[in-house]
Amino acid sequence: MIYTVTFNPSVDYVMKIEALELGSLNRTSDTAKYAGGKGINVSRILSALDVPSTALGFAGGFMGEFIKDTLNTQGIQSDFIEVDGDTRINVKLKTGEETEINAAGPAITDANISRLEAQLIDLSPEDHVVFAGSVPSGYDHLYETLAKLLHDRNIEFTIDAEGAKLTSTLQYGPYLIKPNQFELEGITGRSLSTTSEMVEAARSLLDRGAKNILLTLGKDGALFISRDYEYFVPSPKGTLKNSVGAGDSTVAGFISRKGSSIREQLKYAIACGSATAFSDDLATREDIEVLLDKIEVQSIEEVK
Ligand SMILES: Nc1ncnc2c1ncn2[C@@H]1O[C@H](COP(=O)(O)OP(=O)(O)OP(=O)(O)O)[C@@H](O)[C@H]1O
Ligand SMILES: O=P(O)(O)OC[C@@]1(O)O[C@H](CO)[C@@H](O)[C@@H]1O
Repeated sequence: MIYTVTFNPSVDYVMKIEALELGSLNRTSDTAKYAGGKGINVSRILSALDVPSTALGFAGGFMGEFIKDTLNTQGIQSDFIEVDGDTRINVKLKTGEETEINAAGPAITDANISRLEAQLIDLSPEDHVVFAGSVPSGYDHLYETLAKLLHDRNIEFTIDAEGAKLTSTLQYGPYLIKPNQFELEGITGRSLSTTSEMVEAARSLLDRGAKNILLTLGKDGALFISRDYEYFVPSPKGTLKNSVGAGDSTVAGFISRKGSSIREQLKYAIACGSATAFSDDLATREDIEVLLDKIEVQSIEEVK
């Protein structure tokens, strides 16, 4: 079973406004609300691909209930730990360009964390855990602690997080990490403009312990780096409607075909990411299937 862990879920409130004027009263032309947060998005795309998963994490208040109910309605299993505060609302403004306002989210406690640890301790080496997104204030070390817990039990995990939250887990050999270019620049402290600079920077994370690196490059596609393979996958062309969750969809696509060839995993990764980019919400199975045949995995250098 795949488990996704969203430490800080959100209700994503999408507001379309034709011409936003700061300092004035603005009225929306359309609104929508979604159960959000990076791990939850991964679970939603896995579900679209008929791959079961269980969404874990912390949820509280009426927003937490909304998330649990929505996932339940969509047939996605969840087992969230109840926290005292209200799960956050993240505002996604669509005004021609996209502006995101992400709230801090409710506090969590040591007791909440012990309950999550107890859930993870029960997993077995056949399971896979995806940790994704921000962590409530004061608990940045959670990524490292939980990565060690899984590593000690031979359970593979994927990390989609920024900065030290990501780098602190490298020593425990994450199966997959998915930085974007900006995040990789932050981690390596280098500005990366050419493919070879990006490949070299990604390889330095292999040396630190990551097993597979998917460096996503938005409309330009993604680079994949492992000990055995290096690939470039261009994104298919289409009209960008929504970049929220595109990265999460890429992670879901890759994990959904774990056990197949890397080329197959990459086709699904990019098809899912781009299908979400071309949709108002996360992609549906049909959106993804339309793109699958259009994805061409190109070798940078095939080591084996
Ligand atoms: N404009 C676009 N056209 C086609 N595909 C896109 C576009 N933007 C994103 N994608 C797809 O989504 C994938 C992930 O995008 P990106 O690199 O922006 O991830 P990210 O920075 O993690 O995104 P986010 O945080 O917004 O979810 C890309 O590899 C690509 O497949
Ligand atoms: O604040 P975080 O945890 O970094 O990101 C949260 C978030 O922006 O990520 C998802 C898209 O990737 C959204 O569903 C959600 O609102």
